[in-house]
Amino acid sequence: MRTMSRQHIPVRAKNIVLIGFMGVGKTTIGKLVAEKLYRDFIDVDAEIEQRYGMAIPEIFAQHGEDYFRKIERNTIIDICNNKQCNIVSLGGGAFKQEAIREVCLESCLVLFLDLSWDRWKERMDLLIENRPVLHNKSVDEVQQIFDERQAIYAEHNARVTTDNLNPEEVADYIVELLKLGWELHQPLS
Ligand SMILES: Nc1ncnc2c1ncn2[C@@H]1O[C@H](COP(=O)(O)OP(=O)(O)O)[C@@H](O)[C@H]1O
Ligand SMILES: O=C(O)C1=C[C@@H](OP(=O)(O)O)[C@@H](O)[C@H](O)C1
Ligand SMILES: [Mg+2]
Repeated sequence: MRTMSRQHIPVRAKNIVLIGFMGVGKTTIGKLVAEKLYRDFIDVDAEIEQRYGMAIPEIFAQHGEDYFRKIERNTIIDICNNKQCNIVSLGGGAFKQEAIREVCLESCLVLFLDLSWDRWKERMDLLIENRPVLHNKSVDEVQQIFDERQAIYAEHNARVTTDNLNPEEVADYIVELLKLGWELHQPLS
């Protein structure tokens, strides 16, 4: 497939990329935003599972985290180079990689879904089974990862606070934010 130029993508045609810590709601909210805007939705983890025929925990268990990060990087670069107008939810660790931050910030509109540690903690039990990064970690160790990850999420175009909002409310807020940006013909930051 021919690689699209990353320059000069009109604001309205840019992919909308959702970043943030695991469990903040990127997959749930991304799907809702896509429905509300009649756009295609790509969940990068689901895309990897489909492309490689394995569930994410299985990839970690059989091939290790480094391999997962490599295919995560290749998948995201491929999406950024070959898709437009999509809503794209990344995995929470994707922005650890500079190459991913670069390609997303250069070609997409990056929205950071923010959730406080206190609200996130209440959700932890729901998340553990399918998130290998959380396995065999104490709450203090997870909080350390949560705190360390905030620096990588600091690179974004707009931040959306999700505390005390349900997924539908967050999605509605994002849709309004995007429409405002499109009216102004520029990404909101
Ligand atoms: N705003 C929200 N309020 C309450 N629960 C939420 C919210 N967003 C997501 N969830 C729940 O949190 C869990 C993780 O959501 P998910 O979309 O998979 O997060 P992520 O893709 O960021 O890891 C799911 O059980 C989902 O229903
Ligand atoms: O934060 C991480 O390192 C990860 C987050 C997960 O995605 P979600 O953020 O959608 O849970 C998934 O990509 C993988 O388990 C690693
Ligand atoms: Mg997800």
